[in-house]
Amino acid sequence: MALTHLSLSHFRNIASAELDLTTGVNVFCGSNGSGKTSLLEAVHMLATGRSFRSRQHKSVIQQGAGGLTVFAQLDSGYSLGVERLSDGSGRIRINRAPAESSSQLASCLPLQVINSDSFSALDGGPGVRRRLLDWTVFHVEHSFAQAWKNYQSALRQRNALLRRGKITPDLLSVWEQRLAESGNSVDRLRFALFEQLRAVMTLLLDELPQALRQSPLAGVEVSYRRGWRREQDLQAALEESREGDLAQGHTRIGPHRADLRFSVGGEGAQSILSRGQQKMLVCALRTAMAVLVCRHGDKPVFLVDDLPSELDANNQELFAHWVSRCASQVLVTGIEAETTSRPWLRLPSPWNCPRMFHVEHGCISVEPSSAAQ
Ligand SMILES: Nc1ncnc2c1ncn2[C@@H]1O[C@H](COP(=O)(O)OP(=O)(O)OP(=O)(O)O)[C@@H](O)[C@H]1O
Repeated sequence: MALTHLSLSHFRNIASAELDLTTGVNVFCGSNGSGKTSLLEAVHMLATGRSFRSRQHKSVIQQGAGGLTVFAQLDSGYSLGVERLSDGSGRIRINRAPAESSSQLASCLPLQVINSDSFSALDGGPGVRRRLLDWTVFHVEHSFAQAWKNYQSALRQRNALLRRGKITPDLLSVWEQRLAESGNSVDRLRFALFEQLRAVMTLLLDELPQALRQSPLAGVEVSYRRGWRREQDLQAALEESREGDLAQGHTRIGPHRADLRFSVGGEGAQSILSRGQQKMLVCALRTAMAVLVCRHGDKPVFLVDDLPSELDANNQELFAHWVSRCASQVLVTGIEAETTSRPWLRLPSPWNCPRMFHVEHGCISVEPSSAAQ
């Protein structure tokens, strides 16, 4: 799926923009503070209903404006629209009809983001990595969304009982049975996907340039922790943890505590790898996620904020090569047009003819030389 047309209004410093995008690479260049990241943030809002920089919609609305809108036409025939008003209200529309939830947006527009926050996949909490794994399972296994919903509902019920205190074991065990049933489904789907993810990451890391193949990056191990002891049945584990859960007032084990771990020789990868090596690991993870989604038919769109930062020319080219195999479209930002477009130029068509946009004080214009492509 690719965006063919994008309209923004009152999105941070972008008062208004109407952009025709190309399948393949769209490069947005401009000086610091010109509005490049804001443009990617707007596309992210279109795919998720929220910003990747702020939980507060208000801070994203242009100062002095009453609300923002983002609208896109996709090559799949879908149109998506998000409106956020400064009073906190908002609307999401798919094909101009109101959407029930933001997860409907995600189904229409699978999106991968690589930006400075992406490092949190290595140094952030388990929730960050869990969400990455779940994004992939959600797009690949359509039964996952319901299994996860059932699990969360049973979890809420058990937690409410735990907080109430005086409850009979019989009552708890009813919810534990439901929790275990849905939790086992969530875990099964996640684990099957994880195994595929690890296999694709291994293939990608085998393509690293010689210098990196001799680095700790080549020895990264990825493991999955399901959220309770491996050899134990989930229902038995819940029963066993009852006493402590009652004391704490919440369920301390289960798939809501799952994690992915990236390690080198038993140490966390973030404490061994250089910053550039970490970025390549994150790029391999994001690419592997996209490859799995792509195998099921939907090629994701990649948003890449400042690709050249932290990566040398070889690694930028390798990443561009990875992306060209699993993405429908890339929106990439950088300060300089030449360095930002260079990694794509040796790829086959359409990747080798990026559409170039110039961003200045919130105004986005297509460079005359690429307008006709
Ligand atoms: N709500 C808002 N209303 C108006 N302007 C805003 C708002 N929020 C942020 N800005 C401004 O919008 C500008 C665009 O920021 P953005 O992060 O998109 O720039 P950028 O081109 O990605 O810069 P850099 O190269 O430094 O990362 C900044 O000058 C910022 O101060």
